[in-house]
Amino acid sequence: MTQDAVTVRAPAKINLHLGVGRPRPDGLHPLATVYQAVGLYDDVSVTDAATWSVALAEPVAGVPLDDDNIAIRAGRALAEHHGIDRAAAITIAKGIPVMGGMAGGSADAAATLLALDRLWDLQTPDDDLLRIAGTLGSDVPFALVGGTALGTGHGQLVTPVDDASSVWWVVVLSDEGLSTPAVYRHFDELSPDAPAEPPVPDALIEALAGGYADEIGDLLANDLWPAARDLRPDLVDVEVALRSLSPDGVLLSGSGPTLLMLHEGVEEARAAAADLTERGYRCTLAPGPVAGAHVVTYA
Ligand SMILES: C[C@@](CO)(OP(=O)(O)O)[C@H](O)COP(=O)(O)OP(=O)(O)OC[C@H]1O[C@@H](n2ccc(N)nc2=O)[C@H](O)[C@@H]1O
Ligand SMILES: Nc1ncnc2c1ncn2[C@@H]1O[C@H](COP(=O)(O)OP(=O)(O)O)[C@@H](O)[C@H]1O
Repeated sequence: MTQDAVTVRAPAKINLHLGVGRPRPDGLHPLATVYQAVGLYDDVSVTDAATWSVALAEPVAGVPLDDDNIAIRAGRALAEHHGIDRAAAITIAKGIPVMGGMAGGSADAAATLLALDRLWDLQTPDDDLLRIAGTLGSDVPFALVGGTALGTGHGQLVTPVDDASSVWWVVVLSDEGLSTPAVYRHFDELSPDAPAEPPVPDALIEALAGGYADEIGDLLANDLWPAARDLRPDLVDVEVALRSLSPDGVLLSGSGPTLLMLHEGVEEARAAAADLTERGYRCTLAPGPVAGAHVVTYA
C-alpha cells in the first residue's frame, strides 16, 4: 500500500554495561555493551520530495539541517541500496537530548530507514536494514531492535537478551553536550592496557533474565566514565548528588554527559527526580526497556 506520509518513533538508548577495548586498526573501539532502549523518543516523519531536506518540528540547538544530518545520510543509503533515484522531506521532532550519550542521531537514522522503507513500499529484509544501519553508526542497528540487547563488534552487532526487569530511570540532563570521539580519545590516554576484546558481562545478563533490579543496579558499569569525568569535572557533583539518594544504580549514559539513576518503581523515581529538581538539576523520567523504532502513523 502506498502512503503520502509516514511517521516513525525511535527510542533513546543507554548502556547498562559499556566495556571498551583498545582501538582496532580502523580506529574504532571493540565493545561488549548491554544496550537498553528507554522511553525518550524522536519522531521522524517523511514525505516524497524532489530533493533531500531535513527540518525540525521545533528548534533545537546542535542538530545540523543539511546533508550532515544522519537522517539524510540514512535516506540516501537506503535509496542507494535499492538503486532508486528518489528523495524525501524529513521532519524530526526531537525528544532525545542532543550530544547526550543517548544516541538521538542514531534513533533518527533508524527511524528514517524504517519510515522510507514503508513510504516507498520497499519491503527491505530486516537483515539488510540492520546492515545498512551499521554503516551509518555503531548505535543505529540497536535503535531498530530496541528492548535490551548485547552489542559487540564496534557496537553494531546486536543480539537481543532476555530482560524480565521493568525499571524507571531518572535522567539528569546537561546543558552542554559531550563529543563521543573526544571521550574515546581520552579513554585511550587513560587506558593504554585496555583488552583487545572486552569481556561479555555474564553476571549482568543473568540478573536481567531474572529481572532483579537491585542486582542490575549493582552491576551497572561504564568504562568511559573516568574519561568523561576528566573532560567534564562538573559531572562529579551530579554523581555525588545522585549517590546521596541511592549509592547503587548510578550510571553515565554512553559517552555522557547525561547521568542516570535506576529505580524499580515509578513513585520512588518521581520522588528522587523531585528532590534533584529542587536542588537545581534538570531531570526527566524514562521507563526501560521499551520497543525499538516503530511506525506510529500512516497518512
Ligand atoms: C559511546 C556510544 C555507546 O553506545 O554511544 P553514545 O554515547 O555516542 O550515544 C557509542 O559507542 C557511539 O556510537 P555512535 O555515536 O553511533 O558512534 P559512531 O557514529 O559509530 O562513531 C562516532 C565516533 O565515535 C568513536 N567510536 C565509536 C564507536 C566505537 N566502537 N569506537 C569509537 O571509537 C569514533 O571516534 C567514531 O568516529
Ligand atoms: N538527526 C540528528 N540529531 C542529533 N544530532 C545529529 C543528527 N544528525 C547529526 N547529528 C550530529 O551528531 C552528533 C551526535 O549527536 P547525538 O546522536 O545527539 O549524540 P550522542 O552521540 O552523544 O548520542 C552531534 O554532533 C550532532 O551535531
